[in-house]
Amino acid sequence: MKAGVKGVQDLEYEIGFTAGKNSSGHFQFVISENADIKKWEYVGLNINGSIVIGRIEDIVSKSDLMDESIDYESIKRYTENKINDSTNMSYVNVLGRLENDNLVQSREIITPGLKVYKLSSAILKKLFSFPDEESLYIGNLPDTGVPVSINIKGMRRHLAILAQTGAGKSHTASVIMEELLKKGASIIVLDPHADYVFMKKDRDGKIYSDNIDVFRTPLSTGRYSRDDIGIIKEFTIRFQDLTADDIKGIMGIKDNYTQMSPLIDDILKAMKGKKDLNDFMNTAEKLPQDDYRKIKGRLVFLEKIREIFSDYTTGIKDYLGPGKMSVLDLSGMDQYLANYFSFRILSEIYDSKISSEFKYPVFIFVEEAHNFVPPRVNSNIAGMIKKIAAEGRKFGIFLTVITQRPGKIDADVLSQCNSQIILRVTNPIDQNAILQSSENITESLMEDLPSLDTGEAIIVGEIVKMPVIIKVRDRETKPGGSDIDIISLLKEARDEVRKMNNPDEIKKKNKNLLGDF
Ligand SMILES: Nc1ncnc2c1ncn2[C@@H]1O[C@H](COP(=O)(O)OP(=O)(O)OP(=O)(O)O)[C@@H](O)[C@H]1O
Repeated sequence: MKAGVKGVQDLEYEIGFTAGKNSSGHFQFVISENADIKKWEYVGLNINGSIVIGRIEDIVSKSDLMDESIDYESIKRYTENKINDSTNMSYVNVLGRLENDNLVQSREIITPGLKVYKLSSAILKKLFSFPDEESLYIGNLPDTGVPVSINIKGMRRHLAILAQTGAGKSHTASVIMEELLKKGASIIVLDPHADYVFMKKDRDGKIYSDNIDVFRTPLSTGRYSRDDIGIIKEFTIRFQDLTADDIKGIMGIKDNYTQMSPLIDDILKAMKGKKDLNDFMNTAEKLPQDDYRKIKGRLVFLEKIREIFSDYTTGIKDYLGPGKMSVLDLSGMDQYLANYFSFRILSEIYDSKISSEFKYPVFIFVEEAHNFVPPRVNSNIAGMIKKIAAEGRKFGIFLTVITQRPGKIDADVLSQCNSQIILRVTNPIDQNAILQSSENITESLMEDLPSLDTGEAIIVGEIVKMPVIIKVRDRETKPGGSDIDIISLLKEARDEVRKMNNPDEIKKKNKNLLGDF
């Protein structure tokens, strides 16, 4: 059944009539009996030729005959005699008025008795797509399957991917990385849990892209072995290339450590010519006893991490290039060493962008961002992330922060992210932090957060024309970082115990121990 009204190509068929008290921002309508419509779907009104679009926030079914006060016998009788006076009311949030396939603010008066239409897939497709060059296809509307893209231009003002653990953050980030790669983006990923180390391969284990490199420092214990991941590049540093600040950063000596900091300067001053780690250690030993004692613990630490020093410093030319994605696998590293390496990379990138040495846009993904930039912490890496959040877009550095603890990340960084992709969140403290972080997020959107399935996401902000709930598409690349398969590992453990207790096995073991004695 077609609408038979102006804009017929946009409005599919009638599903009810507006009723009661409505404003230009919200309306309610009585759903017709046969309408096939669900929460989160999109509806339209034709008001004097203007198409006003809204999203169903809630559907309530009510009955006067069978209200809360009814007794069991009565409801049984009504039901058996098929007496049913129930009405389904739908509550809609107005998203805007349609103008040239875009939404503009709607100020139309919504009177009772207006016909409400289901929006056609054709108009939904237009509303959730962008010109090809700007468009990153990341998922589909859950019920209609209409493809949904985000706009790469919206990423200029940074993006936050927020959700509780296991809701699909890394999956979503990987999908965005895949799409960005197709567009020739330069991508850097700080990856503390090795969630992205398999992206070089596709889901069948074949090479997905030659433009993805995984870097690991000799100190990363790594969540996966080198054999699992394939080619890994070493991220190393030549001691001679380090500045005094670098050395202090690696040793965890902050500017305000006034006892220790000048001692490093003294050692470097006393070192003549040669500047390798051995030379540094030997010179340190020649400090007056009292001074030496002050930094001894840090020197022991430096000795322990000796492996990161080699005769080559991994630099920006190794990890930054047009259309290239570099994943820094930080798994198994101390947080402050992870901070140091991350800071090194981000500051090199920042410098090369402000000097216009590297002209292409750089997209930086920070996983577990709450560990790098917690509130009220002034570490080098926190400072650098804040700087990129505040000024990066002017120089073409675009940030995506990913966290399961939105309440534990610097609020300024979060509020600089003008777009959010939010997956399931049930913790009220985190929900509240999300609500505070952006004006794009309304209380009614927040209500949906706990009920989202894995991989379902709310997208708001500059990357979309209007807020949308999607099912994130399948990945093209091989996933990493999925949960341990507890059931099959327990089965394996039981098999092992059974084998150990098997009399034949015990006999065999004893025979091996005792020989033919
Ligand atoms: N859109 C999706 N479609 C299919 N599977 C998905 C989707 N999103 C997530 N998953 C699956 O759900 C599981 C958890 O996803 P993911 O690792 O991305 O969650 P996470 O929020 O990053 O978790 P963590 O905080 O533990 O890293 C994975 O097995 C992943 O493959």
